[in-house]
Amino acid sequence: MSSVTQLFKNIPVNRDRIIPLDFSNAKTLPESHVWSKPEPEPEPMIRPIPVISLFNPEQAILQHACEEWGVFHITDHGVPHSLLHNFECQMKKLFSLPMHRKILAVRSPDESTGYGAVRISMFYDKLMWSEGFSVMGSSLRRHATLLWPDDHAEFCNVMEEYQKAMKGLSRRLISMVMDSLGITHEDLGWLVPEITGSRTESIQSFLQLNSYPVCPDPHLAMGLAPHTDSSLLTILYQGNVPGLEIQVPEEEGSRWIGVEPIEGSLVVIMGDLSHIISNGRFKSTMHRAVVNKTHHRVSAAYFTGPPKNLQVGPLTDDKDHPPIYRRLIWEEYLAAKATHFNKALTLFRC
Ligand SMILES: C=C1C[C@]23C[C@H]1CC[C@H]2[C@@]12CCC[C@@](C)(C(=O)O1)[C@H]2[C@@H]3C(=O)O
Ligand SMILES: O=C(O)CCC(=O)C(=O)O
Ligand SMILES: [Fe+2]
Repeated sequence: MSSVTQLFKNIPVNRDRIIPLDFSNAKTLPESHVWSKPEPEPEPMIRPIPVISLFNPEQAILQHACEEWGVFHITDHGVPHSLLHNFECQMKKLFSLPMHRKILAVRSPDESTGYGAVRISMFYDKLMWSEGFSVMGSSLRRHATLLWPDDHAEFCNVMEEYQKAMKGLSRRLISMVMDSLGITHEDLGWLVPEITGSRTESIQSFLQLNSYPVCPDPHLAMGLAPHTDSSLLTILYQGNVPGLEIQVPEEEGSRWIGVEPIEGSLVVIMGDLSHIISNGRFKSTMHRAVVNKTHHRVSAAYFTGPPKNLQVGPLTDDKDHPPIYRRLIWEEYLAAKATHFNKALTLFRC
């Protein structure tokens, strides 16, 4: 069992917060799902969210994207279009199942794999207009068998193929963004264990499938509440239905802007661990997902973190900028997040 799986055994979620509403029957928004949330504003043309081609990425542009935005699109990422298409079809196939079937694969309170509402639900009074399917470690086949006793092979194969593609891509991205900071591969030997031979453990990852059913009153509902990701970085597939929004600081307060889908691209979200490793230079941007009245939206977040039990911390030898965070292992950070949620980062400040 992975140490992250073990960790969630110790921090269970309340059972009544796991099973989502049966959205297929919801003709009106129940009081339990009514939020008051600041509305997004149109994105100004002068500051568009960066789009980075992985064909020939420029370090300075990448560094700017990580420092000023913490979120960017990637194109020419090498993940075949057909894989993304099949992956989206399998997600839709799963979430279109009737509730009584999805419930068969529900996540138990102390588990990290299976169907249910996202973990952060326990930090908010109101319920979100979404459902999820979490994939961690090897119990995918067991859960898929519960959903489709006779024909789960295709679902499992596509999920495995997608995760394999994401693993390669996230290594490449972590290495690129760290390069742009001037952090050398010697500091990051764990990223490429095959090459350095230094470690047998590899980066850890977690796949979260999200579904946002059509909503009778989208302005009053919340798809996924505001949060930062606890990862090093997250690769988000969001198909072509808009919904992702990021919070950008303004002179007075802040505002929400939409991350409009770009055909065939993926979105990279820098996580709290990159913020820590870069000693505060990279942003881990607050984001959320909103819902709409006409289109069922699916998205998938692939979170990556350092290998099991590996301590990481600010990589800085600059005397003018001493470390502002203490060293930690990913499991420790996830435990803090699962308990203190959006206050977790401040708990690790020196
Ligand atoms: C590897 C991860 C990343 C986790 C924790 C753990 C498993 C579940 C992930 C999410 C998925 C949904 C948003 C989030 C905020 C949540 O509640 O659960 C994520 C969280 C985090 O980034 O902290
Ligand atoms: O659905 C989205 O666009 C956002 C998903 C997300 O932020 C997450 O799963 O952590
Ligand atoms: Fe997220």
